[in-house]
Amino acid sequence: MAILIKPKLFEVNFKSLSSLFMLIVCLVQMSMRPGEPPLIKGWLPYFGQIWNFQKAPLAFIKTLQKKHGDSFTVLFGGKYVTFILDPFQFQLVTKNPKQLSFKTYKDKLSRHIFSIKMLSGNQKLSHDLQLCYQHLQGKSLDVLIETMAQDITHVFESKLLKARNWDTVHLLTFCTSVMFEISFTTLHGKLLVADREKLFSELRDNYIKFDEKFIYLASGIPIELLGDTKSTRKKMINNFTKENLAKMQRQSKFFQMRQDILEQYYEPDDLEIGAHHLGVFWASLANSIPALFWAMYYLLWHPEAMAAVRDEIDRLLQSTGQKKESGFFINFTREQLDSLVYLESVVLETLRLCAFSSIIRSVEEDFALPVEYGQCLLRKGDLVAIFPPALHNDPEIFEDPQEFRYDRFVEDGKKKTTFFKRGKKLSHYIIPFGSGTSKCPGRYFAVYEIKHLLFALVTYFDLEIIDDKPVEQSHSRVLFGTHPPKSDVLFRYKVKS
Ligand code: HEM
Repeated sequence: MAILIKPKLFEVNFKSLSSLFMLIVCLVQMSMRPGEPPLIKGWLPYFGQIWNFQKAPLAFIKTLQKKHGDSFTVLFGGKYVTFILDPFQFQLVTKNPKQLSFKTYKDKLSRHIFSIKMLSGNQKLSHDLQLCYQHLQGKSLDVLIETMAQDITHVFESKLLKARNWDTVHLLTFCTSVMFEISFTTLHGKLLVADREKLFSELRDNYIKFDEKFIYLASGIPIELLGDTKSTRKKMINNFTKENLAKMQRQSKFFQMRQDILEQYYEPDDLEIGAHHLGVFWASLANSIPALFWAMYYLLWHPEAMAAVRDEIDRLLQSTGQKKESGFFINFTREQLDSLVYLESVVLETLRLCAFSSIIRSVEEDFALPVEYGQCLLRKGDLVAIFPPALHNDPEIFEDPQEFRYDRFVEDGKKKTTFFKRGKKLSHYIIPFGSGTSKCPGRYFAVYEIKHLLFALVTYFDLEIIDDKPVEQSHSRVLFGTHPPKSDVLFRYKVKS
């Protein structure tokens, strides 16, 4: 699958380039048939509108929406993608899995990005692995959250609480380091080796290198063209060999169950087991790290938001008879954390502004999507996409959508859950975690982790931003995740006296 491609990655000589160009022109001259949504190809064969989209994704989609309405098809790097932007039609995309398949799309990505081959054509393995997601919910989630609280305590006590004087660091680097250690340890287990710190920092560096190339892999570019990405991926997969897993203690039930299932399908020393673990390892960090960054960034930029969050935390601590001075470990239940409505609103508002993952399905057969004005004909082999940022930035739903408003999801002191479009209540007004079969199984874990970390950071530390220039979002993740910042930003922290 090829969606996002940057020109500098191609090194082709002129002769072959012109023949390739002619071939592509012939291949991609698709035109609209009656009943199909408007088709926007642009003047550039094959690549179509990809660079216009990448330059300013939201503005690009909004312009097309204004001109063509809520459904239209765009050519992106050899693929025709039909956007469905009316939130009342989202269910049509997610509730027809036979015709609009997530599995076909996901299996292709898994093969290309993580080198997982067995998923294609193996319904049973996919089904069995899905069963493991039960351990990211309900009672198992309680256990995970408890483990996470211990891991947060460990990281704070052993590292961060040593900052009695101002410590100046880069915010993204800081969030990456904290989130990496906590997520890895909670989900995959504690590393039982003498050189734990060294191993951690190697794994983190490899993750960062791999993550930087993720979008190219997701775009279908062969890994061989991406420098040393293949060897980085191999090193990471090797972290999950049976021998290395034996060095990890207290693995989560979620991880253990996946390992047990994978061992039923593969020989114990098959490296593809590690490739599966790499997939989840990447998924557990790739969105959470930028989400924590932006939540912290917005709190630091908006003193009124910081004050509101600190105030409700103080009130919770007082009502439960806990004092900040009485050691790091502050006890709160899941319900108490949930009762912090401003904290939750900050997290939702952050995701509303920064989450750019799309909900994508592959069209398995020619299919007529019954939309409000009649039918929207979809062609076999194309892709269909819901683009959450269009919903999240709709001024009819969210007033001044480009602004960060820390209390946007609070009403009368409670969580606000009613948002309207065309006078009708929306069942889905914020969808950073996808929808239907592709909905993120780690969403509860992710939100608790971010909230817990923000709670600990704002409670124990004085925090100040140093760079006073606003940071923009990088579009390097468009369609595939939460946008990271274009550049890192300096901030300083010290333990409250
Ligand atoms: C703010 C944090 C997060 C966001 C915004 C997020 C968002 C998403 C989205 C949009 C998808 C669907 C992708 C698609 O349609 O192709 C997804 C899938 C997934 N996420 Fe998350 N995620 C987050 C954190 C996590 C965490 C912490 C975990 C692990 C515990 C996790 C595990 C997964 C897995 C395993 C999948 C693939 C599910 C499948 O298709 O089988 N995510 N996530």
